[in-house]
Amino acid sequence: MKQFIAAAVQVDSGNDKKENLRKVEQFIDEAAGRGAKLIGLPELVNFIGDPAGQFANAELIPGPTIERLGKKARQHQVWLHCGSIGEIIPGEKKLYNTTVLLSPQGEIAAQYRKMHLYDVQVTNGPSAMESDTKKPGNQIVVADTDLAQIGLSICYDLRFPEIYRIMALQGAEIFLIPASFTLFTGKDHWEPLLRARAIENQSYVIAPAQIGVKPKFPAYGKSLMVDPWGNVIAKSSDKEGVITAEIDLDLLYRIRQEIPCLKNRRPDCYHE
Ligand SMILES: O=C(O)CCC(=O)C(=O)O
Repeated sequence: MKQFIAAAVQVDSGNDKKENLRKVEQFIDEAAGRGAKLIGLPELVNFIGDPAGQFANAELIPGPTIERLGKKARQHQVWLHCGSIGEIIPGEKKLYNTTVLLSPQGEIAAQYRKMHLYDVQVTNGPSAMESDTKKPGNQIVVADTDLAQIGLSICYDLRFPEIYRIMALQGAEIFLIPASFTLFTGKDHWEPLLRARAIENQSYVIAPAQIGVKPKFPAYGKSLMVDPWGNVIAKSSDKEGVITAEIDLDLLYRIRQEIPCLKNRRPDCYHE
């Protein structure tokens, strides 16, 4: 489809999984009611809490959260991108931070495990060691859907332009970037990074975000949708809710034709 409506859901997920899913389902209903054919949810959508809670609430994929969201995808006949959830693998000591794309039939169309884990120490800002509880994924994923080619990534991945360029070269037209981005870094980096990934790859960016105070840091929110020219086409307020905007693949291919930077690359000169 060349033009369609997409939506990003912004929520304040906490340590009550039932309540998190209840809210998210309500926002999926709202987004579908506004005509969205592709709906994105934020990172760690079904649970955010301490490490013991992360393990207790982690799930197999497919598992209860994905099955429940699959019913919503089917009910509304939409592509539903489930943000991310903690994925448990029997016998493994650490979890994956995994995102799942569900088809309008409610089936798993693609899944991606966060590749870059948030291990940072920022002066006067966040200190995080995601690798204490998580293992990194190692697979780049572009999902082929009847709406568009969709490249998957999660939060801190946003700082690594390499994977977005590779996804664009593999055909990605939209990047889905669910996040729980910290307020301290987000206020200066979130929007410029999202716009940069859109401009340099001439792709749409849909970035559904967590809002609210999390165990380790406040989340920045400001869920964003950016077009391939780098214009912000939808932006959340500081509250939970839904934003929508039109995705126009004709615009994308016009921009790629007029400024053919994906074709004008010089990989023969790029050596580290
Ligand atoms: O890159 C950042 O500054 C924030 C990333 C983050 O919060 C995360 O990956 O969980």
